[in-house]
Amino acid sequence: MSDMGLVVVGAAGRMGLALVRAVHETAGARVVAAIERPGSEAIGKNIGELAGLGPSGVKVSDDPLAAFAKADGVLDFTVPAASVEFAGYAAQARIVHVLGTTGFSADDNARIEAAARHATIVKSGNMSLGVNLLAVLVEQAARALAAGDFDIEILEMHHRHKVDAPSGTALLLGEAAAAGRGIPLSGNDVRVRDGHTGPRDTGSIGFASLRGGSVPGDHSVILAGNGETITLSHHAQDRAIFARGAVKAALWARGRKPGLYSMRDVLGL
Ligand SMILES: NC(=O)C1=CN([C@@H]2O[C@H](COP(=O)(O)OP(=O)(O)OC[C@H]3O[C@@H](n4cnc5c(N)ncnc54)[C@H](OP(=O)(O)O)[C@@H]3O)[C@@H](O)[C@H]2O)C=CC1
Ligand SMILES: O=C(O)C1=N[C@H](C(=O)O)C[C@H](O)C1
Repeated sequence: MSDMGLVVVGAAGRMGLALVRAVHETAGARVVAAIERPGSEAIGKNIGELAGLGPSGVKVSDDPLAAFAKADGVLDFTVPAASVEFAGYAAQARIVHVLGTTGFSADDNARIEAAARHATIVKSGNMSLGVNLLAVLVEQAARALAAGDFDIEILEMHHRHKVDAPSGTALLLGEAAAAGRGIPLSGNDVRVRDGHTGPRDTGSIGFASLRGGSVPGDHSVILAGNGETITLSHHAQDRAIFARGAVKAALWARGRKPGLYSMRDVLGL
């Protein structure tokens, strides 16, 4: 089979450049286009040089439709509005869309689900092996420890540039905890505490978000009981872990029927 031709959208961003480097180190995949938004100062620049790999044959463009028409898949870590649009383009082109962007609204998610009728979409708030394994462990722990005995709190810290909270990963871990408890996360989540909050609601799942410095992503799920606390944690040291996961997802999705898949599907967890 020929190499999988991938478009990197948001190519000059923090994850975009990590994705270009991850594709470069992966056999069976190559970057065929690099897209940034119209007006970006990256337009026209060589993506290999921007990524520190030396000159490649691909210059950054602002024309996603032309790029998708010649590609087998898209790697997308951008912003919600752009990702929803890209999901529609991927559906038109009937290609793979690996979607790592976070911070979607319910309406955005409905539009992505609609696009997945024609595109093969792998969507996850975290593409690393470690976090997806952590989610399995969190689900098991939440199932084993009764809501009346152990309270679940999720703490995340990210770099100062991050714009959404709680992080996509924190929400993914919250969904895993809720699944373990056999409840929906929606309606049982507590995202903010301020002032006279009253005592904690039994069975609720709390979130706390910290922002600062250059932290690529730290997550802890704390199960707090009477007299003992269990903490399950993941610390990302390098964005390369997310980028490698995304490229793995693209190769896994190639040739699969359209639908909305998760990293747990990709990793067989
Ligand atoms: N699922 C996962 O494993 C991970 C997910 N993420 C998520 O990925 C997203 C991006 O993170 P990060 O790389 O740090 O952010 P950056 O801001 O560094 O990168 C986003 C890039 O997308 C570009 N962009 C915005 N709109 C468009 C558009 N319409 N067309 C093309 N490009 C566009 C931005 O350009 P400009 O700056 O000019 O607006 C920027 O270059 C976030 O939602 C983050 O939470 C991050 C890491 C891992
Ligand atoms: O914005 C980031 O940087 C990250 N975003 C994802 C999230 O929202 O969980 C994944 C990772 O933690 C880095």
